[in-house]
Amino acid sequence: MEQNTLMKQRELTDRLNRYRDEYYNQNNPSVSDEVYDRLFDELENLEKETGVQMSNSPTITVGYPAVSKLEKTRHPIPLLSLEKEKDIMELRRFMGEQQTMLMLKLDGLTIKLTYEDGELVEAATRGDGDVGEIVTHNTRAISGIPAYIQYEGRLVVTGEAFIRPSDFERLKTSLVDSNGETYKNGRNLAAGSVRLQDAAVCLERCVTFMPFSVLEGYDDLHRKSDRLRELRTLGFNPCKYLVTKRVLPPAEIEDGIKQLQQYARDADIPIDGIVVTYNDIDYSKSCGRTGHHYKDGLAFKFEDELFQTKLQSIEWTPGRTGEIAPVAVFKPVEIEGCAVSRASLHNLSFIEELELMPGNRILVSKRNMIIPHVEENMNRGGFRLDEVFPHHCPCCGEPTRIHETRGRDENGAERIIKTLFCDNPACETRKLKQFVHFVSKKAMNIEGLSEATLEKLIGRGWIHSYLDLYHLDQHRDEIVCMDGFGEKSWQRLWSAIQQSRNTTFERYVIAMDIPMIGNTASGVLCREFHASLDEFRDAVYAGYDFRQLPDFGDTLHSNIHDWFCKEENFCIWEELQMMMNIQKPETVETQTAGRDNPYTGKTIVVTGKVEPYTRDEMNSLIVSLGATAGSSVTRKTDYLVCGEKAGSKLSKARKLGIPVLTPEEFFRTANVA
Ligand SMILES: NC(=O)c1ccc[n+]([C@@H]2O[C@H](COP(=O)([O-])OP(=O)(O)OC[C@H]3O[C@@H](n4cnc5c(N)ncnc54)[C@H](O)[C@@H]3O)[C@@H](O)[C@H]2O)c1
Ligand SMILES: [Zn+2]
Repeated sequence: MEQNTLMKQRELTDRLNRYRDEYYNQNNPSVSDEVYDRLFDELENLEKETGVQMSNSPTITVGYPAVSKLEKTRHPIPLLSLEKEKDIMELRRFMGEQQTMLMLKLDGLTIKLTYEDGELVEAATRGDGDVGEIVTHNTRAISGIPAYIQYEGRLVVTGEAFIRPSDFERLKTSLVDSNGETYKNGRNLAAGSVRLQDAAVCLERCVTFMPFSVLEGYDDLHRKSDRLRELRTLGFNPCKYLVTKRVLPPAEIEDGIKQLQQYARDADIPIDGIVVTYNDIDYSKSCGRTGHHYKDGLAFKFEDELFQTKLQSIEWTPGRTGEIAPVAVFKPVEIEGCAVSRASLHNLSFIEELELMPGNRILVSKRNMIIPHVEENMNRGGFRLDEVFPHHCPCCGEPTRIHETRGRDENGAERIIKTLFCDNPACETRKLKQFVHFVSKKAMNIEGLSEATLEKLIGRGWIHSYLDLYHLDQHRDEIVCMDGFGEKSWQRLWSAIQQSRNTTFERYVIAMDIPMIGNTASGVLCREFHASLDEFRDAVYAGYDFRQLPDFGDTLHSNIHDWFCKEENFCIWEELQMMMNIQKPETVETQTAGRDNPYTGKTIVVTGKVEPYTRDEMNSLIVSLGATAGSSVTRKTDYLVCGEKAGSKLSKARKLGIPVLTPEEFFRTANVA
């Protein structure tokens, strides 16, 4: 047990050190600060438990040794970090009877400026607290650093170099780091900018310096706030602070913190907390230090957005492509007033990277305040991917398969992504999801046909293929008697199904679910093949090279050909079309819509040849008049337009007494030249 804990502790130390290197040297962290801080706390607890501390532990060292080409300098007085606190009562306890300063905790890179007899002789970063990098060459590119001051002798000032939030918003879209990646936050950009070799480039980054402490100088002043105030007379713009005049109750401390937060927002200053520090310098010195921080101050970090909970299980559900999506099911946590208990785990690679197994303690966040996201696993170790995913489809029981594709992670780096698949085309859940897609808004748009209803209809054995949807009236009587259904619901459903028959090239192609063909691709195909499904199909069989179309690559090209190669796909493509009126794109509509015509709201059926129009074109013309294009003559038909070689539709219309128009009559009365 002890051995295990020690091993975990060593692993955690190494991991945190890797994160520190990414953060301090590469300015490109792979985890959020909240995750880092949680792991840091975890390590601190382990160290307490085992009584062991590694010499490179982040709990007893500061920053990280710098590996840049910049020249190094030693700090005679070490520049340390701050202890973190989130509990206001602890803050109250820390402040005690002492006079304290509440200051903005500026979120940037710490810089130390050394002046000798009024001249700036060195600017250095904090580095690992003992050795920093010399960045004097960049000081003229940073606003707020005087080169000459009215001060005799030695003055050493520490402060933060940062980028204002409004500047970061502007810069973040146009700038990339040395790996070609965009900056995640202003702190990383500020740190990257201050440590640049070239001051001209640094200048474009709008970095600002604000002092927060006088390290050497003003020996006659015994309060930190007095020394800081004096810096104003030298040309500095010191960090904003409040000084406590008496012992404050927690509520008033909170007020002070809120006031400072508001100030930072108004003044466009990036902060990641509030610093609380004793104002009396002698008392501060008497507090001592650890390897990590001085004990005269605390960093009050704002409530973080991570929630710790326990992963109970991973749910696996096949989607319509056969990909089986993993979902984390965890003990509910309350995030912004909602109980959250599920989060997508995306794919096998995501699970593998977090080494996730049921029973692990995990950290969950809500990214962009909406989507729950598993950020970290606090119980790594002993992970075996093989033991985590189902080897048989949880729905149909067929063997699953791991599929590997090249993709990009959230940092834009290329890597292999593993996903789990069920290849059984008859897999029930998969089939259900295909129907859900088919009836969805961007496909056939059958309003009100929910997943739950589809599930019932499939379960009763009434729909096997898309075509069956259009013959659902065969089961009308049974459907009306179904739980939660009735005559009205049936009427609504059936009319939505009928409505969906007036559709477009794009919708039809999307409904067919050719992998990766969505709105954009189907739009391109529509233009290329003049909104004609037949022209598109003929092109496929003539071996058309889809790679010549904008944004169509090898994958899309072969997806289309592979899809049409399958007999069952081709059958549905042809058969379903007979049920549809494919409307022409908007252009026809805008030409004719709005003109006076007697056909608005009527149902018109066309039969026979109407030169020079195809049936599709006639139907879209009818739709553009505000009428419905019917496919067969019924009592509801208002007009039959009868071209050459008319067949049974004409005789049926005569029998029902429906007005029959010649194409010429129709065009004239519809005001179409
Ligand atoms: N995401 C990651 O991978 C990763 C890795 C390492 C560190 N970090 C982040 O960095 C933090 C550790 O960095 P740190 O050691 O610089 O600590 P810190 O940034 O949390 O706080 C200490 C520093 O704050 C600065 N500071 C700003 N305003 C100040 C003020 N008014 N008075 C005094 N000091 C002020 C000082 O430079 C001080 O050294 C972690 O808590 C974590 O949030 C993140
Ligand atoms: Zn299956």
